Amino acid sequence: MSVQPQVVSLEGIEKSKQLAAWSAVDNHVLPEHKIIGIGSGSTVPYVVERILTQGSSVNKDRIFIPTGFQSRQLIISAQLTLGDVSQYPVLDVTIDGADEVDHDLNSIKGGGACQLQEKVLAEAAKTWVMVADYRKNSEVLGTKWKQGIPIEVVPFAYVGVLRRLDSIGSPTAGLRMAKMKAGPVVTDNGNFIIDAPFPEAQMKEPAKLLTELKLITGVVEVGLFCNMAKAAYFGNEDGSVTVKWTGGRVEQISPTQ
Ligand SMILES: O=C(CO)[C@H](O)[C@H](O)COP(=O)(O)O
Repeated sequence: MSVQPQVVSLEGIEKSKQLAAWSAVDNHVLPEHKIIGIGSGSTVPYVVERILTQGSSVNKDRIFIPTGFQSRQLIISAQLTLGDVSQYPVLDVTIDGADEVDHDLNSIKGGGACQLQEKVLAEAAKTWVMVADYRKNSEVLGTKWKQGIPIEVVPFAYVGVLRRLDSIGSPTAGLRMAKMKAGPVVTDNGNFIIDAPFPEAQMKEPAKLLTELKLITGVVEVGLFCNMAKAAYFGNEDGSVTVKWTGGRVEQISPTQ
């Protein structure tokens, strides 16, 4: 049995997320694509929604790889075929959300604490595309997403990592605490998350900062994604979509297109 897409009329931010997701699917998830990565967050359900409209005849031959528990559930509830990246290490395309994207398509990710599996699927994909609403479209990382770079750390090492972060420019870095549970957020991989804000000067060179952070013992993965994306799609309030392409080209897709 196939799941029929339930397309409802949306407004505001949700509409912007849907516009971005639908445009990205229309441009990058082609009938010949068989192994597809599905990212995490609140924008990604619209990616699956649009993929379902491509029909069961094309989707029945596809394998969908999740970036964590949430997207795994999304794939299962859409009755699409679930796969594993260790079984399918090369993906045709992965579409994922983002917390902020700069002018060079570098991004902050990990607002949902999924950045480790997200980065594995981004690297594994021949094409990696981000989808977001207009609030995530930025010039310099950290301008709009102010809570810091999400850093996944081994629990045993978190105090040492915080001390090191302090010494390299992030004295206010802190352990992310759970909302409905006493204690820290625990990732899908059993680790903790530290959110580490850095001054603008360091955020202007995200690849350099990423290298520095990855060298800290106890860090598993850093929510800075540099030089990975082919494009980023942003849904706008007026119904248009802004597409930033690798290399600097910016395209506007008008509401009527
Ligand atoms: O990186 C992520 C999770 O770790 C998400 O992709 C990111 O937080 C964007 O989420 P949303 O689409 O809800 O704004």
